[in-house]
Amino acid sequence: MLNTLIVGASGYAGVELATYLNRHPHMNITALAVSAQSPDAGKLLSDLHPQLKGIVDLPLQPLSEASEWADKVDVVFLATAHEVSHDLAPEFLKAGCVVFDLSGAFRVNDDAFYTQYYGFSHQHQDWLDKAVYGLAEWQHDKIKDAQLVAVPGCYPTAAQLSLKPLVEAGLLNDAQWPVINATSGVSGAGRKANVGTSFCEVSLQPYGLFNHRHHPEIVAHLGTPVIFTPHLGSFPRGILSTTTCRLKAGVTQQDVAVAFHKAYHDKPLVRVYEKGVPALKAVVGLPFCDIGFAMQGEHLIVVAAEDNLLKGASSQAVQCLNIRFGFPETLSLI
Ligand SMILES: NC(=O)C1=CN([C@@H]2O[C@H](COP(=O)(O)OP(=O)(O)OC[C@H]3O[C@@H](n4cnc5c(N)ncnc54)[C@H](OP(=O)(O)O)[C@@H]3O)[C@@H](O)[C@H]2O)C=CC1
Ligand SMILES: CC(=O)N[C@@H](CCC(=O)OP(=O)(O)O)C(=O)O
Repeated sequence: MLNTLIVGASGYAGVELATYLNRHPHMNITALAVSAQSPDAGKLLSDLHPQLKGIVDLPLQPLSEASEWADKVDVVFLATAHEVSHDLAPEFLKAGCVVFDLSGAFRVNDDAFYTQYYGFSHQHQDWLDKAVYGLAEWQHDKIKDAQLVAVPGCYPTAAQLSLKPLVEAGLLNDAQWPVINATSGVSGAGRKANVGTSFCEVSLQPYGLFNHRHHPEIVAHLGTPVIFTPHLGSFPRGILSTTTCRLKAGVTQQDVAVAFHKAYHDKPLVRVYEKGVPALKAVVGLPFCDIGFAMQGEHLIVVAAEDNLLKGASSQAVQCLNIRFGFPETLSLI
């Protein structure tokens, strides 16, 4: 058994981690942690998330120092904000733990990226150098040897799963940048209440036009420029990503189908539709990313649907755990 600590366990991503890890045959949840000053310290996870009553009734423990737990666990999941993960990850890594970080703190190896998009100057270049990006279907061999896995953001997961097969197959006409429009449910903003995500204020709208931090994350790992516009939708969970791109002259529907088949035929958590495109109802609450596409002449539309908290966060983290430790990739997930 691997002893594991979930930091940020009371949050939306954290509770999903606890749910999946609780039923993982090789994982023992040693503790659930929240901040030292958390108003929820001492409560049971199931007090905050009653769907877990009788399933995960562990207490939420205040975390002052990583050293409180670092020598008691083998694996740490950080379901915490970027600046928190930035500070905590190196402490657990120093103690030899394997760390899966769900924040953006170690996803892109470029200090200017953090200064510009995250508001802090990265202090751990050594770990930025060693971090492995956890896009599970595309990073399998690197994840197997990682001590620090930087789990991708929810939008970048859907965007890259949509476009990487086409980039790898050389099918895109780079005279037209792919345009990604994605809409996320409100849980993408986290459990902390704020006016912008309160019930009466939420309305379908774009945000982060030309300046969202996921844009450079997508470009850095996709290796090609894109235009990315996120949207906030009036629903709790899910991301629907619609990407429009231009194909090279002569590319056929079969070429596109072959590219997606080659990429995902042996990847059980990405489901490529032979016809039609996905809707959120097919994936919310499930660890899949569903992909469909339509073509007209040299123009292609790729639609991807995922649960932002699952394939966009916690189930992808567990997928990376399974790969890292040689377990079946879907263990505890389906
Ligand atoms: N929501 C989503 O769709 C996705 C989120 N992510 C990323 O995953 C991470 C978690 O997101 P999400 O679950 O939405 O966030 P939430 O705000 O819902 O949860 C954050 C958690 O971190 C805890 N926390 C806050 N400060 C500290 C601290 N100093 N030490 C330890 N724990 C702390 C909070 O508890 P408390 O404040 O009581 O201490 C809470 O448990 C973030 O980095 C987010 O960007 C990634 C992909 C998708
Ligand atoms: C609706 C909403 O607010 N979504 C979040 C993305 C959540 C996510 O993917 O988190 P990280 O990349 O931070 O890990 C946002 O746009 O910032």
